Amino acid sequence: MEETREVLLSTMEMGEADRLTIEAGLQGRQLMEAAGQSIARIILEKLNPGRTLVLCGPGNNGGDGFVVARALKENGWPVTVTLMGTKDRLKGDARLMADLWDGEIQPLAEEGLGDYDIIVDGLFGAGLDRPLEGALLDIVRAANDSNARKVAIDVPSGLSGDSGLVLGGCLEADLTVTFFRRKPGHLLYPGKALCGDLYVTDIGISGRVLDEIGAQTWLNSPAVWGELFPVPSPAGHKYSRGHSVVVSGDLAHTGASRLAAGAALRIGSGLVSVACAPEAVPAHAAQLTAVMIRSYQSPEQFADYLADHRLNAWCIGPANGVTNETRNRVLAILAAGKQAVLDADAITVFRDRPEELFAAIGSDDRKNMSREVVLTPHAGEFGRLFPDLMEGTYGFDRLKGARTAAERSGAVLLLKGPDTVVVSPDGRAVIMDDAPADLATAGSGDVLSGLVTGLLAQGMPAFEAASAAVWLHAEAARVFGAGLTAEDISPSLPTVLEKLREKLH
Ligand SMILES: NC(=O)C1=CN([C@@H]2O[C@H](COP(=O)(O)OP(=O)(O)OC[C@H]3O[C@@H](n4cnc5c(N)ncnc54)[C@H](OP(=O)(O)O)[C@@H]3O)[C@@H](O)[C@H]2O)[C@@H](O)CC1
Ligand SMILES: [K+]
Repeated sequence: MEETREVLLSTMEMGEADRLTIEAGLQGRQLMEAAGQSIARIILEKLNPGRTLVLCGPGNNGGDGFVVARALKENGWPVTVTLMGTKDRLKGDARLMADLWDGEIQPLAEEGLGDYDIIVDGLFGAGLDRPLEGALLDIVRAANDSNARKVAIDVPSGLSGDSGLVLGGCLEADLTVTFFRRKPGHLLYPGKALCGDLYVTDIGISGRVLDEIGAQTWLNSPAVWGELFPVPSPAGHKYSRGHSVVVSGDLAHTGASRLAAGAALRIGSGLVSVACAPEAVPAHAAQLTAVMIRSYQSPEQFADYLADHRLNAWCIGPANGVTNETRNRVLAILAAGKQAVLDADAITVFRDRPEELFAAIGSDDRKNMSREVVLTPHAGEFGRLFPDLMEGTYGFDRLKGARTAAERSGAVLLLKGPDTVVVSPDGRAVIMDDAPADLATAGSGDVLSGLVTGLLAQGMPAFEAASAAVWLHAEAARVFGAGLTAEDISPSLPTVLEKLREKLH
């Protein structure tokens, strides 16, 4: 596949890219000049000329601001520069760029912020290390209240490029220009919404530095998992494409398992069964055709199913009930060494004893684990297993939280949301960008669990299976468009799969 994975760089990794580039011979000021010029180019291209205010902070983000100011002025724009602190306190390249600015430098102030058509935010970028407070916060709020078009350098000031969280307050940009590669905070909410339109520019850092940096976070796309995506082989048969089992809820709660089972079948699992109590059989029988029904009365009968090695991927949780029975079934599935997707009630049922679940997954003995487990919580369910990971100073850091949770539990963590994150216990992570908001609908999560299960059944490794499922789920919703219900997702998949196959070959 010619498409390469899009790496997302943490603030530290970006600093490393900067350092390696300078080590290789480019000067820091050349990088800063390129950064500032690239922003000015985008402003000239996207915005109408107008009265422009550049807010410069005390670090290199401010240095970029001075370059933007100079470049716009050279293009005949009326530019005012304000600086936090005094010029003599600026250091290194930022000082150099401030010296190259031949106009007046005014002190940073709230007054007059409403008088401009464009505000360029060069207050803080990667160096933000504490919340915006006091007069600074007032200035950012006044900028937000103004009618000016706001352009953020690297990240809107107040936003963490690592987490997408706001530290105290944040500029609400119409347009953000970042350098070399996107950062997780550009994709994670609320960061994504605060960036406005995002542009990534080339400032002379070579892609080769990425090998050395060894970043572990990518945009979720087929470039990450396409090579492992199962494509039916002409010599194959349904038995070689795995057998998924979805555990059903009781008679009044059977729909979720059918949604999951239908998705597992659609994504290519050779066989799919719904496992249910005898009372639920008629409800399923009335609606299922290609999906089989397996009824069980007792834990022993359930254990008999688990003993069948052909039933290789299990999904449990959707509408299963927060009961001891659910808990025991989860433990039985894990003890049987099955590939497993644990969703909804299968997660909640361990809220008072998460350690029991992690031990059953095999968190202590990962090297000897012959199978993989995927947990698919939304934020609320995540908080039931990992309450401590939700309590960051600035809110729930989804990427960091999911990384720690995957490491702690030994499972692949698929943390659902508008910016769904998938993390492997070994630290690899993908972030989904631009999933249609229509997916926030009843049953949509059940379909997602079914997709992961169907891919596991076909032998796809869990991190890649979960990532692929999230991507396909979003693309199917995009294909269907407005008015989406969970029932529409699987029927929309063939178009997406067809395009994916063309791409993969
Ligand atoms: N990496 C690259 O390849 C390239 C990077 N480039 C650019 O450099 C930027 C990073 O620059 P940077 O490291 O100098 O940090 P930056 O964001 O300017 O802020 C640091 C200053 O802010 C201060 N400060 C922090 N938080 C604060 C708060 N809440 N309230 C008040 N003050 C606060 C902090 O103060 P201190 O902690 O020292 O008291 C320090 O003085 C990056 O975003 C990009 O634009 C490009 O030029 C080219 C290539
Ligand atoms: K900024």
